[in-house]
Amino acid sequence: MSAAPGRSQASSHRSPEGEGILVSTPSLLVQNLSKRYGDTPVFSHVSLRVEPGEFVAIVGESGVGKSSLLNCLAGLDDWNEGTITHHGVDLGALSETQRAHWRREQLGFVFQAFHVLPHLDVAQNVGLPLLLLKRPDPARVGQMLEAVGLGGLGERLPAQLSGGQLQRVAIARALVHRPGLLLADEPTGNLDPGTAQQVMDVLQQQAQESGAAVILVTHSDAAAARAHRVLRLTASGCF
Ligand SMILES: Nc1ncnc2c1ncn2[C@@H]1O[C@H](COP(=O)(O)OP(=O)(O)OP(=O)(O)O)[C@@H](O)[C@H]1O
Repeated sequence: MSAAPGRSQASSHRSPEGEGILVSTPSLLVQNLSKRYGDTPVFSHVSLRVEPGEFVAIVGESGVGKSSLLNCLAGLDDWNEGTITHHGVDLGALSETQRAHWRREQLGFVFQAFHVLPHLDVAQNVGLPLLLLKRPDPARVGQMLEAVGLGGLGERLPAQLSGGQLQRVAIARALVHRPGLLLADEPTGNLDPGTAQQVMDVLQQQAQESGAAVILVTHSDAAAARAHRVLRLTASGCF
């Protein structure tokens, strides 16, 4: 069992071999990852290195396993072979409790279907990750609401918001605790093209400001075009 996951580590460190040489620590390192559902292979031999602050888009045909891969990267689902390392923490070596702790500290996740809690108001939704970490911070929540263009709407219930506004709530919630890694699964899939563009502007800008590495799964060429790199997932890997 590896050490319990901690707070975000520095993105680079001194090489033990060569004084003065800076060696980058990837935000995420995926090596030779394979997943099956029962006997049915989903993806095989996926390797991927994402640097801190990097924005990577993953595209691929429907059913090729993009959401399954993202769920593995989040430690929400198990894989059959290979390793996933986040800032040196081997996700496969963590217990369920340790993974849950790692997710709370280090991960933001934005889903296509928003997944905001209907009975909590907007500010409570955004503040939830901080509450779960026992670090409530109304000022930070207010700052995130302003940053995503929802200043003044903190007391509204989700039912009183548009789809684009709901996704901005989800983005604020995903980044409020300054995670090292933001995973986004088709975040604009339910939005019209204009709203999708605004939501991607907010996602990209806020992730950049917080220094989070972003992995975006999308069918949208416009969304993928914003990424530093676009990787295509196929049954035999990520290219
Ligand atoms: N829990 C599960 N049990 C069994 N098979 C599953 C499960 N979840 C997904 N699958 C199957 O695994 C394959 C990959 O699904 P996944 O949702 O990861 O693909 P995707 O590339 O994200 O698809 P899309 O682009 O349509 O969202 C599909 O054939 C799907 O039916």
